[in-house]
Amino acid sequence: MGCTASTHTIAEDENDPFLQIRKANDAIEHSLQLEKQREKNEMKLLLLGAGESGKSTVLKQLKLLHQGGFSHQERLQYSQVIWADAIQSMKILIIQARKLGIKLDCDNPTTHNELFQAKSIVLKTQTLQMVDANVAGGSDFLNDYVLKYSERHEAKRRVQSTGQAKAFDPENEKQTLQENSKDMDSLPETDEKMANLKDISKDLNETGNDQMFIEKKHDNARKDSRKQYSNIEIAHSIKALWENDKGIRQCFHRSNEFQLEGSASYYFDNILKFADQNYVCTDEDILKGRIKTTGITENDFNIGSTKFKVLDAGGQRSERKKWIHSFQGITAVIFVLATSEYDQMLFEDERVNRMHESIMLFETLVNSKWFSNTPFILFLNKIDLFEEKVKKTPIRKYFPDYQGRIGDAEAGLSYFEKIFLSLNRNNKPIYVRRTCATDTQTMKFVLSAVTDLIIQQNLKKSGII
Ligand SMILES: Nc1nc2c(ncn2[C@@H]2O[C@H](COP(=O)(O)OP(=O)(O)OP(=O)(O)O)[C@@H](O)[C@H]2O)c(=O)[nH]1
Ligand SMILES: [Mg+2]
Repeated sequence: MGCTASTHTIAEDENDPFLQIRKANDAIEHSLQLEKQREKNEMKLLLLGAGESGKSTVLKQLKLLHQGGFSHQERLQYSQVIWADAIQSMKILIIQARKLGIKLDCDNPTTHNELFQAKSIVLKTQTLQMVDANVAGGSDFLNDYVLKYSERHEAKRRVQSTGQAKAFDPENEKQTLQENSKDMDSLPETDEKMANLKDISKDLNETGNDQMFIEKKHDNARKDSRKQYSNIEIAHSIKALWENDKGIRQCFHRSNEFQLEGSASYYFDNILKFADQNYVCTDEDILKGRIKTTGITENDFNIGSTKFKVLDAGGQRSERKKWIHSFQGITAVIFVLATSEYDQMLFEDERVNRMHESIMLFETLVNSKWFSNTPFILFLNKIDLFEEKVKKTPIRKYFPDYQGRIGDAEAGLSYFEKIFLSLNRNNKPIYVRRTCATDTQTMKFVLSAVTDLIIQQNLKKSGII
């Protein structure tokens, strides 16, 4: 007697608990299948590179092109962040001029009384009281602010990034702090705020309550009896120093010797609009503004009929520990290199050249087993700044084997491109594009070519074409 399939069907009892379980299982199985199918059709793009190379700016361009742009909230957030960065950047120029021995017109009240007053206003401004930290990003903004602008944190950043405490010379730092506080309130302001923030941070850790952080900050602001200047007074002071103080300009041209926001000149050029408390940032402002990425953000786009998931990773050393979590199932890696930073040092460790760091990073990634079958796209970014810089700063000073002419941007870019391509030990395909990530017009073409390329590559890989 053989087994034959019965054609007899039993009427399903809706109240049968086994039937309910089976239905639930089927539904789960079905949605898993759909998810798998969706993932198979989805392109996963990973943006990697050192800090400040321009990864998030590339992502912003994708948002402009394929997601209808920025929200009102983002525009308000950048207004606050840029206003704070603009004030701090001018303070940095004044302080660094002193460290570099550059004579400032604003130091001489007899010959330049107006600039002297302007300097005093900028240095006395308590930046955190001029912004709404809540709108600027809450505790993330405050933590980043402290990390960026406190000199004490310069040493901490290095220790965090290298694990080496020794290289930091506290005597040296003490001397620097003393010099800087000679005629200004600015550094004590930052340090005082840092102490405040530390206290507040403690509260925050205990309660995990952001609102309390901000409320306490406002409390402290009320207790502070020092004169606060209006936004317009501060903006006019920054404008005067930027436009009329020869020493400030000279110091700005040496900003590769210290840490200054890459878009500082844009902030100063437009300072009057950023001073308006109700100012809502334009697309261009947001592209020029900087908010450091912490962790990895995931962003979904529909490009034509293809779904893209773009992962934007924070590039500073402390952020890179998190990268490995996103290495699986990547369709293509876009490595962003800031070409203009061949004469600058890392924010995390001011003994390390930024280009050297990127070379080391690229070599590790391009030869990593995680990406043995993953195409790489190399963005030689910040070419606008590079073209300007090569005219004044010889590449050979930082890369002695460079043979090209001084001021020859094409030769310079080819030189760096060759170095990067030579690191590819597995002969995997690497596509190179020269980019200015802040320029929407050119990025439109670059990104469209890149997404097409990724789709084609993926089709080839899956044997469809
Ligand atoms: N002039 C110019 N500025 C650029 C370009 N690309 C990026 N920037 C600026 O460089 C700064 C840093 O850019 P981000 O996109 O935040 O850098 P990132 O790689 O995301 O940095 P992390 O999040 O720290 O890893 C911003 O102020 C940008 O406006 C460029 O091609 N030209
Ligand atoms: Mg970023």
